[in-house]
Amino acid sequence: MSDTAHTLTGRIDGDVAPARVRDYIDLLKPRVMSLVVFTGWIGVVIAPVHVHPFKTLLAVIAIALGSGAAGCINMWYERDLDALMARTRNRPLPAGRVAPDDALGLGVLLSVFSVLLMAVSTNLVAAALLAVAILFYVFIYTIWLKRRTPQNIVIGGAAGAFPPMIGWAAATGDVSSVGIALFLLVFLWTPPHFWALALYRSEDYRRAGVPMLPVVAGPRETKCQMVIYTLLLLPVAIAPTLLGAVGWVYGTVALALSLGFIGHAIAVWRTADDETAFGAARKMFRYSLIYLAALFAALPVDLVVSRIAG
Ligand code: HEM
Ligand SMILES: CC(C)=CCC/C(C)=C/CC/C(C)=C/COP(=O)(O)OP(=O)(O)O
Repeated sequence: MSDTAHTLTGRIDGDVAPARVRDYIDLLKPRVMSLVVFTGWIGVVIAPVHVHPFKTLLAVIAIALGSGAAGCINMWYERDLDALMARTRNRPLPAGRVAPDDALGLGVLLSVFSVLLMAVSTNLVAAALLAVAILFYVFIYTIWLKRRTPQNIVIGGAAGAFPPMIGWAAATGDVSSVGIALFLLVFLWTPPHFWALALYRSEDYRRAGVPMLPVVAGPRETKCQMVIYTLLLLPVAIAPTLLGAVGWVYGTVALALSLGFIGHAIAVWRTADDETAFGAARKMFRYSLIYLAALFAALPVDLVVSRIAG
C-alpha cells in the first residue's frame, strides 16, 4: 500500500470517494460470513472431544477471517462483473470507494493470517483444510469456473462446504464420517440455495455475461435441477442421525426441514417460466438460509437433549 491518501481513497474515472471502515468490512461479505462461521462453529461444538472455549473462539475467528479473505479476493477479481449487475454495482470496488490494490492486499493478508492463526491455535489438519477452502473459492470457483460453465456453483460450491469439516478438524485433528456428511450437506444445499436467487436475478447475470444455469439452460431446467438437489439433500441431511452421531431430535428436525425445502422447490417448479416465478423463488431463497441455520442449530440441541435424557 502507498501513502495514506491513497490507502483511504478509491479512484474511478477521476472521482475520489472516501473509503469508510464499513467499506472494508463489506469486502469481507459479512452477512454470508455469519452463516459460514455458524456452520464452522457447530462443527467444533458437536465434535466428541472437549475443546477449551478460547481455542474454539480462535478457530471460529480463523474461519471468519479466511471466509472474509476469500470473499475479498473474489470481489477484487469480479469488480468488472459487479459493476454490471444491479445487485452488486454499489459494492466498494465498482463504486470506486476502495482502490483495487488495497482490496487485494487485504484479501491476501487475511488469507495468510487466518491459516497461520488456525495452525497455531488448533492443528495443521484444520489449517490445511482452511487453506484449501480459500484457494478453492478463489481459484476454482471465482477465477476458473464462474465465467465458463453453469456447473460453476455445483463444483465451486465445495468451497462453502468446508467450514463444518474445518471446525470438526479443529476440535479433533481429524476428518471423520460426520465431518464428511456435513460437507456433503452444505455441498448439496448450495445449488438450490443459489439457483433460487439466480432465477429472479437472471437478468443481472445475462447482462454481465455470467453463464449461470437459468441464463444458459433456462428457468425450466433450473427448476427441475432444484427439485433433484433438494431430493438428494434429504437423506444426506438425516445422515448424522443414521451415522449415530446425533439422535432423533435432530433427525426429526432434519426430515421436517428437508420436506419443507422439497416443498419450496416443487412450488417454484410449478410456477410459469416468467417473472411470476420470482415471488416463489425469493421465498425459497429465504427458506434456504433458515433451513441451513436451523439444521446446524439442531445438532447441538440434539446432543444436549440426549445428554439430559440419557
Ligand atoms: C459457491 C457457493 C455459493 C454461492 C455462489 C452463493 C451465492 C449467494 C449470492 C449471490 C447471494 C446474494 C448475496 C447478495 O445479495 O449480495 C447469497 C446470499 C447468502 N448466502 Fe450464499 N452462496 C454460496 C454459498 C453459501 C454458503 C456456503 C453459505 C453459508 C453457509 C451462504 C450463505 C449465504 C447467506 C447467509 C446469504 C444472505 C446474505 C444477505 O442477506 O445479504 N452461501 N449467496
Ligand atoms: C472458509 C472459506 C474460504 C469459506 C468460503 C465460504 C464460501 C465459498 C462462501 C460462498 C459465499 C458466496 C456469497 C458466494 C457468492 O458467490 P459469488 O461470488 O458468485 O457472489 P457475488 O455475485 O455476490 O459476488
